Amino acid sequence: MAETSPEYAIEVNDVSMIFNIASEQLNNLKEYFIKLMRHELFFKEFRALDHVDFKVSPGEVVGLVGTNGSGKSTMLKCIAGVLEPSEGSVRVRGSIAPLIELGAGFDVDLTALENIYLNGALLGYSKGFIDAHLQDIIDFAELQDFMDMPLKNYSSGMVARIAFSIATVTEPDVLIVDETLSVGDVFFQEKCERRIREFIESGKVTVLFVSHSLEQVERICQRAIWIEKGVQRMDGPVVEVCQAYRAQFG
Ligand SMILES: Nc1ncnc2c1ncn2[C@@H]1O[C@H](COP(=O)(O)OP(=O)(O)OP(=O)(O)O)[C@@H](O)[C@H]1O
Repeated sequence: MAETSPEYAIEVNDVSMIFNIASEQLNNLKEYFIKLMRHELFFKEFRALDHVDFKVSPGEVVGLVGTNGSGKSTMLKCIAGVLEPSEGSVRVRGSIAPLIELGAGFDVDLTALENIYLNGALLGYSKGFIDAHLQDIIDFAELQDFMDMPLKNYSSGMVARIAFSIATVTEPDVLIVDETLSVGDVFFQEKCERRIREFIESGKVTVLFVSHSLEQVERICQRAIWIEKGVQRMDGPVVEVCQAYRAQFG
């Protein structure tokens, strides 16, 4: 077991994530079961993360960069506790607002209002807390007139608005932001970025941020970690890391 230290908000200790993927393509479920019964189904191991190791201090704002399929979302999911690493360990201190897969905890048959209570409960808020902050949540999402509509009739951007609004109604200790914000329109994206900035400026919130926009990473983060094909390539000041990343792929 790796040593942990209370001075860090996030500790990623030598994390590897191994997925088992089918070694050949199967066209349907029947083919899958026949192969399974005949013991002809083989899997190969795929390392989505390979010995990734970094620590984040409280109040630090860190960007994760890397090309498609490099393991950034997998890393965030391990930190958020959605996935358990195959090897190594992750430790987060304090409350965490994971803005990943926005709306994953929603029930599309329920109304937006019901989903606010449902999702709030999943985030650990009490009913009294949600009652007290309901208007703030609705106002930030700017969806007052759509509260009684079932979520299945919402657009993906509207779902993202509600989900972001609930998750950030209170200042978390650790904020994890995936690219999911990109489904919102440009005005809402700017509004989200402003709220994230307010958290950052408070100096108390630790932020881990994934974006394909290097400009956005440079604008928001102080430090960046570059993960490429599951391997940690670089960890350092944001300008240096983005420069090296651009030099390789730009
Ligand atoms: N549940 C899973 N089972 C098998 N493979 C998976 C699973 N989840 C992710 N992967 C694989 O792990 C790799 C890393 O995926 P991940 O989504 O973390 O990349 P990413 O860096 O976030 O990519 P992008 O920039 O495209 O969002 C990919 O090759 C992906 O196919």
